[in-house]
Amino acid sequence: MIVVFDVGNTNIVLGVYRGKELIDYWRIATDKEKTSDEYSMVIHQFFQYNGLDINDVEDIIISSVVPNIMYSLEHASRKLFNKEPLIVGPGIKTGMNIKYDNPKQVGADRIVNAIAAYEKYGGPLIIVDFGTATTFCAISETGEYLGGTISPGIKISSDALFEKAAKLPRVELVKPGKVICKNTVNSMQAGIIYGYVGLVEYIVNKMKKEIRCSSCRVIATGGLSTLIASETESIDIVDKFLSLEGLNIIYERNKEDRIALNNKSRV
Ligand SMILES: Nc1ncnc2c1ncn2[C@@H]1O[C@H](COP(=O)(O)OP(=O)(O)O)[C@@H](O)[C@H]1O
Ligand SMILES: CC(C)(COP(=O)(O)O)[C@@H](O)C(=O)NCCC(=O)O
Ligand SMILES: [K+]
Repeated sequence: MIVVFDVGNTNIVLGVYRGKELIDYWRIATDKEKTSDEYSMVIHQFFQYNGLDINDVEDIIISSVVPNIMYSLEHASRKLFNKEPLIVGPGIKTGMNIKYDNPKQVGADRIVNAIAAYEKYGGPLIIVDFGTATTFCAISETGEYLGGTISPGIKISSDALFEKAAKLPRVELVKPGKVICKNTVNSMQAGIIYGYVGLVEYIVNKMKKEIRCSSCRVIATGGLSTLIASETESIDIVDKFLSLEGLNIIYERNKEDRIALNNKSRV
């Protein structure tokens, strides 16, 4: 069994793989205040609750865009599984050529998504991740990571309206069905959701022109992907498990090195 962790700014998604099969997954709030003991306890509970044995875990891989949570999480993982986790970052084999000015700057989550999407759907393609931020990434026909865009996420945009405008409430992210709205809540919902649909369509079209591929596939992922995908033809596929699959693929690509390293340290 392999345990994969996708650490985002809002949630940590934790998956358990046996070979290529995702056996179980859980979502925990990303909490910088949590100690390694608290993380250990939560993870241990998930295992117990689902009848999984901690001792069956062969290895752990983590991708994170939240550096200051890593101390607690790595420590938790060492204590719980008695193993040093593999961290997605410089020095590990991803098999993807990163065409960013500074490849180390790209969020690990974007690379992990790109690897899974390219493996599953082939290139060229565009990935839209509706997380805390919304990222768009373009992948070439030969599987190069070409770059993309970062926009404020849907939830944080909506929260900013509530926090910065005295008369605006916090609203639930549901579609009001029209844009000529007769009350504050619906007006905000329409502005956020339909405004966001416009953002997605514009960036997808512009990206397709830049990669000169009008028919390339657009894959959406992340917590809020279905909300937008159901409202636009710019998104072809919603794939919720892209990041977990990407982590499992990266693990496979580094497995032999890991086993060799572990054997060496045992001698
Ligand atoms: N299963 C879900 N259903 C609806 N909303 C979700 C779900 N999971 C996450 N969200 C919401 O989507 C947003 C982004 O979450 P997520 O994709 O987990 O972000 P990140 O990867 O940045 O941690 C958050 O506002 C979260 O509350
Ligand atoms: C853009 C992000 C904040 C998205 O994170 P998320 O919404 O998944 O929490 C993350 O990928 C990140 O911190 N990236 C580093 C900058 C870059 O990708 O260029
Ligand atoms: K993410």
